[in-house]
Amino acid sequence: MKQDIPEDGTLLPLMEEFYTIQGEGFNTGKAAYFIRLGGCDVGCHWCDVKESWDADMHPLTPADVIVENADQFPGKAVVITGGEPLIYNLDYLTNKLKERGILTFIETSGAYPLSGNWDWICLSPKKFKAPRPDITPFAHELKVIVFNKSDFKWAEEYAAMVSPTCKLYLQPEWSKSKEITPLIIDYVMANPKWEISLQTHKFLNIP
Ligand SMILES: C[S@@+](CC[C@H](N)C(=O)[O-])C[C@H]1O[C@@H](n2cnc3c(N)ncnc32)[C@H](O)[C@@H]1O
Ligand SMILES: Nc1nc2[nH]cc(C(=O)O)c2c(=O)[nH]1
Ligand code: SF4
Ligand SMILES: [Mg+2]
Repeated sequence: MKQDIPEDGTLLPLMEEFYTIQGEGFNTGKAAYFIRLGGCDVGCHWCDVKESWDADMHPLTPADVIVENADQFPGKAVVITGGEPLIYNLDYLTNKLKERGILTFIETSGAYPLSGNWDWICLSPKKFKAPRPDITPFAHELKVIVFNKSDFKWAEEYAAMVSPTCKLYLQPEWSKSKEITPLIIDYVMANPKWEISLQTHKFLNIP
């Protein structure tokens, strides 16, 4: 049966929550509490959390409980990810986190309307369901996953749409990284506005 999810963001389908180290992008190396919300229809064939896609598989959880859980840890930063977290209205959750002085970071494909109060927005655009153009000026970080050579062109299209201060990352798709990482290395050396991002948590064997 389909869960009735209230539109005010007070109940959210929570797949998992864990305290770890941000493995990717600009905030790599920083302790953070990860909140993984279920539900995504973007359909990346290489997605590394396909178990997140069906929102009905994940229990509706009060946002207040999630905030309380996040506040138990010394690293006062959360990464809200998924699934696609922007399917939900994240105003309530992020305002409650910020009331407690917790920094709010999001990992999003940008395919749904931007909601929430964010300290850091990582936009990772997908060809399978492109971002809404209105999110691009708000991205602090653009992180493009490179699965094949055509993704460099896709990355440049988005680099032209984000703000001039937005950090630019190319991240190898995990299953192809042996083949793709050398191409990213060459690309970054030739186009140094880009940096390479690796999924360091997978090398560290941490969540
Ligand atoms: C699982 S997604 C969830 C958040 C959101 N749906 C998104 O795609 O940005 C979290 C991050 O992992 C990246 N990612 C997912 N699968 C990957 C893979 N196989 N290799 C490298 N990065 C991957 C995504 O691009 C995104 O930046
Ligand atoms: N350590 C760690 N860092 C991450 N950065 C983005 C992740 C995600 O799945 O959104 C992720 C994740 O799953 N684990
Ligand atoms: S948008 Fe994110 S969660 Fe959804 S399929 Fe793609 S990588 Fe996975
Ligand atoms: Mg991940």
